[in-house]
Amino acid sequence: MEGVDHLAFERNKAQFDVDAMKIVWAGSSHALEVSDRMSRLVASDPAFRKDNRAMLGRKELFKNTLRKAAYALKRIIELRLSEEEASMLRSFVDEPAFTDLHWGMFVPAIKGQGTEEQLKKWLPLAQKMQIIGCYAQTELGHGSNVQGLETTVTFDPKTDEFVIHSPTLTSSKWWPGGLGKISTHAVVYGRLITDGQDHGVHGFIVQLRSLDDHLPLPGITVGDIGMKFGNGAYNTMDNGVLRFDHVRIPRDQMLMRVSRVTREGKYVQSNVPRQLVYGTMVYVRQTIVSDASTALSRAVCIATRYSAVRRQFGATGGNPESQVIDYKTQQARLFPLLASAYAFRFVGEWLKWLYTDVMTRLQANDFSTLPEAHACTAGLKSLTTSATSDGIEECRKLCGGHGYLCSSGLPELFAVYVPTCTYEGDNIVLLLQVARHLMKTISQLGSGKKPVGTVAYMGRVEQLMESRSDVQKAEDWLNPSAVLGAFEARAARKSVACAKNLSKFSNPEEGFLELSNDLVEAARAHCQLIVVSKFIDKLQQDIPGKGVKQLLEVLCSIYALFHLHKHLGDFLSTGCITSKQGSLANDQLRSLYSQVRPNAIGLVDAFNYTDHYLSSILGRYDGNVYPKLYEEAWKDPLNDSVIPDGFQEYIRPMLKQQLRNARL
Ligand SMILES: CCCCC/C=C\C/C=C\C/C=C\C/C=C\C/C=C\C=C\C(=O)SCCNC(=O)CCNC(=O)[C@H](O)C(C)(C)COP(=O)(O)OP(=O)(O)OC[C@H]1O[C@@H](n2cnc3c(N)ncnc32)[C@H](O)[C@@H]1OP(=O)(O)O
Ligand SMILES: Cc1cc2nc3c(=O)[nH]c(=O)nc-3n(C[C@H](O)[C@H](O)[C@H](O)COP(=O)(O)OP(=O)(O)OC[C@H]3O[C@@H](n4cnc5c(N)ncnc54)[C@H](O)[C@@H]3O)c2cc1C
Repeated sequence: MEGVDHLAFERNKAQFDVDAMKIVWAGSSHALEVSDRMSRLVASDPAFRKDNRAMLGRKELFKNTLRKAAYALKRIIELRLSEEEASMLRSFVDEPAFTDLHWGMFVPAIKGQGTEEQLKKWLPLAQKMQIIGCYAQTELGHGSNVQGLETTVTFDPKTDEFVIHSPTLTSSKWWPGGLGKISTHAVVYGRLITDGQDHGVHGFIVQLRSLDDHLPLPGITVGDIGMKFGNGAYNTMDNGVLRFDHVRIPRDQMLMRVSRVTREGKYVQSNVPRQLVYGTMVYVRQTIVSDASTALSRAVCIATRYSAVRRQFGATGGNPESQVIDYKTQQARLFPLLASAYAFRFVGEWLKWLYTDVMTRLQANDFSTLPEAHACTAGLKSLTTSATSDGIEECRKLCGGHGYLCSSGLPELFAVYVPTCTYEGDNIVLLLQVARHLMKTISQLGSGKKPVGTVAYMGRVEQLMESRSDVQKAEDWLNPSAVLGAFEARAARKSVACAKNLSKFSNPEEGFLELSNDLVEAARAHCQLIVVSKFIDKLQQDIPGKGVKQLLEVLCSIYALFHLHKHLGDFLSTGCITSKQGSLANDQLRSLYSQVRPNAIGLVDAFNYTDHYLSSILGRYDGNVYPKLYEEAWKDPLNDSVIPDGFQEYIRPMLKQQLRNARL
């Protein structure tokens, strides 16, 4: 029935102030107001339609993305939107595009690695989109191993230029988004060579295409790398290949904040650490953590609403069948994902704060917190994107057969999302970076260096090696200190065990390779501790609204106890808790799921997503699923004609032949 809210009876069950929760989710009343206005602006404009993406061929799909990107910029200018509003509008357009890389990596790379002069020259051009840029780091032969990049950038003192060259096939730039067909410029990473000496990888601004006719400049070969996973999905992006044949650029196009080359060809390092060349990745990894909560909450919103609509089995005495959301197994799969979406939101908020703090310190030449920022962004990017990718797929299964339809919105969300486990650093490679940070922290404990930030708990390592959980009954697990104690002890013990095993190797690098699986597990335990502790910290804030804080406490306990249950082997084998305490945690989880149940629809309504943004029939706000699914099926191009193309050509003769054979 059109206009009827089929989920109204569920909405009436909510025991908390959903509008107040919307503010908590958005971050502030101001952020909620802006995101609400921008999402409605996009949803109400037919130019931003996206329900036909899975049906379009690559060329049409791509052209459509270009149209939307140009139209979005036109609207941003016409409506005089602020930077914040413009960025929200682009995110609600919800289609991977070259603009993501322009705004998300090209501009930040210049901002982070350019000198004042370079900022003055390049930023206005980029900000007004008079040039379009991408981030060209990865090559066919090397992505994770950045130091292994092969592109050479050789200084020619005669002409005061750099000569960029791709000496091998494997040195071809491969993957950069926006590069394939659209970017006019790129920040290119290559090995800097002056006077025959290799100074390692540095960034350079390189013009790729003419601003007049968009043709590649001399010496440049550039194109798209081809179709990627899923229909529609990330194929709106022109990930590209790029080769240089002795291309010349002026010396002042080397990004020179970290180091520079003088007119005489002398290589000079500034007082800024070399690692700042990797700074753009730190920035993007931080944004990816917030985006994880957005992607996971979308999937959870769809699965929760549909689980309340869908009924199977259990009809008794003329009553309807049971809503699948009432099955305990459905709750035990769905509610931890709901809790994770909120957990990632808050850890994302904190990470943004950490990043801003590091940037402020860098301005004042304080580089002390850079390793912490690198470890946190790398680890949390890895943890949240892996959990979100798995979570989206779990939500598809939670929706049964209909979840597999493109109109559920889940297949496209999954296909667009899964590469986050790979781009901006493969998730295992990033956890190994965290492990290095942990091992370094432990090795410095003896020297009296006090660990700070997220590794501060290592300062209490002796106590954590001995501690025993004092949980005696299920409700004791609601106590944040009981949860923190167990997570800290587990993380510390796993790291210490790795450090002890590492010390048995005469060659530490060999030991690191041999023990890498254990190191990855230790890093994961550390990152889960960060998520749990930042959720607990969030609950120390003043959170207004009837029942809001109480429900967040429930979600925080679910996040922690679900992971304690999932990794029970860890907690038991490290001796942090007993098996009795483990089973009490499980008892408490069941009770927490029951507390979420009446509030489930309210908790996903608090994400404040429009139907346009969700792009899912199963996740419709009004729950009117079946008529709309039925209606949608008839829109498929296969149903344009009763008899499909190909039937007369292939199947009719085959049928006839088979009939003739049968008669013989
Ligand atoms: C239809 C539905 C739509 C739905 C949409 C939904 C969701 C969309 C979701 C998200 C979108 C969000 C954003 C999108 C934007 C962009 C994404 C698209 C494009 C992606 C782009 C890319 O992938 S760019 C390429 C990224 N590449 C990598 O990440 C490479 C990974 N490798 C590395 O980072 C490094 O090489 C390394 C760290 C693994 C190893 O480096 P190496 O130099 O060999 O290191 P060492 O181990 O020797 O370390 C040296 C010291 O440096 C320290 N260090 C390393 N990295 C950093 C760093 N980044 N910052 C600071 N310090 C660093 C390291 O710790 C060592 O220090 P010590 O010597 O002190 O120990
Ligand atoms: C959709 C998409 C968009 C992208 N956009 C861009 C872009 O805009 N710009 C850009 O420059 N790049 C981009 N990339 C490239 C991306 O950053 C790299 O693919 C990524 O960093 C992974 O590197 P790789 O491909 O070399 O993987 P590999 O390192 O080859 O990984 C292969 C396997 O080896 C394992 N492995 C590798 N090293 C180790 C190790 N030391 N220890 C243990 N295991 C290891 C990995 O875990 C993985 O299982 C994009 C990639 C994708 C998929």
